[in-house]
Amino acid sequence: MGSQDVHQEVDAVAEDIATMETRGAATIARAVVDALATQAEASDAESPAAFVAEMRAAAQTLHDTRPTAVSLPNALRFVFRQMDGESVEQLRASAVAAADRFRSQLERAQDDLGRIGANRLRDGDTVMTHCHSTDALACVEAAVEQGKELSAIVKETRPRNQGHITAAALREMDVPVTLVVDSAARRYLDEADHVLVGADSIAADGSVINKIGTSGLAVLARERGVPIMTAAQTIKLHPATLTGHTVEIEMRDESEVISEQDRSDVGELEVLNPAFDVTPPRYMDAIVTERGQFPPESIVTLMRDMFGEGTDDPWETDDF
Ligand SMILES: O=P(O)(O)OC[C@H]1O[C@H](OP(=O)(O)O)[C@H](O)[C@@H]1O
Repeated sequence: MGSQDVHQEVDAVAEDIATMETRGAATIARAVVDALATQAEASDAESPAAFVAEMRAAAQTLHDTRPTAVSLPNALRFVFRQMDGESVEQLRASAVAAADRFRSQLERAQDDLGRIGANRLRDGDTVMTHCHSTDALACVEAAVEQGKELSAIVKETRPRNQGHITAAALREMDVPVTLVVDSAARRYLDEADHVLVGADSIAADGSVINKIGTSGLAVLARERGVPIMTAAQTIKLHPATLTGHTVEIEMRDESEVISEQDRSDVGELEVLNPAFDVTPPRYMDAIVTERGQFPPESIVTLMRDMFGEGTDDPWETDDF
């Protein structure tokens, strides 16, 4: 165990998330649940209180990596809400079982969401994508499995070019891909039948928080009359927005935007690198979840149903 009895695997997972070695909201959720299970299994805590303190320290370490994707705290909350017992062994077993349940629910949710999203896609359609989202790709995959022939216009998605990951995933599905730079989006929107994006968080008013550039793309899509949908499992619903909190937008290092050499050639300047932006609900046609598709403005009803009116810290439990 490392500092505060946090398992070294937890520290390693946290580091991978912070550096985006592990990325994508659903993938991050799965990684933190795996890390919590490792923490629980390896714990040599001698009392239930010590066990819970260790689990909380691990959760805090994982939580403090990236601020925007709510799937991360929602995944931690899922495990803590189901952690229960009078002894260390019972607590351990319930935490590991909760992690297992989370993993299988996550997989099922993505499959269900994919089938629902696929219903919006017709044979012969072209989709324009932004960044890399496994939820969005699940819709394409399900449509392809239904026998629909699709093609894709993939935006490269500066600064990290995550469109390349999408392009590779689509080629795996035998979907023809055209890669374009972000600023070519409007030029090629007339050739697209749908814009398909993922989400890192969805706010109670139906705003979609996703990779920087999504909001501009959504405005352009509306202007060109191309429908745009967000594919987002319900773990992307941000409970704190029910009580008026806003979603923190992660600012990343300027080295992702400009190399040190180029920067010193240019001279003094400020570089800003927000990883995400907010697309207001009026620019989004549908949010597709595993529980059906929703007009963005109605997502609040699903959120109330799932979370009630408020939530506590992810590592709060009823018993401790
Ligand atoms: O959960 P899935 O659909 O895979 O990904 C959802 C979103 O996570 C990614 O964020 P980042 O690359 O981690 O910054 C992208 O913004 C993507 O749309």
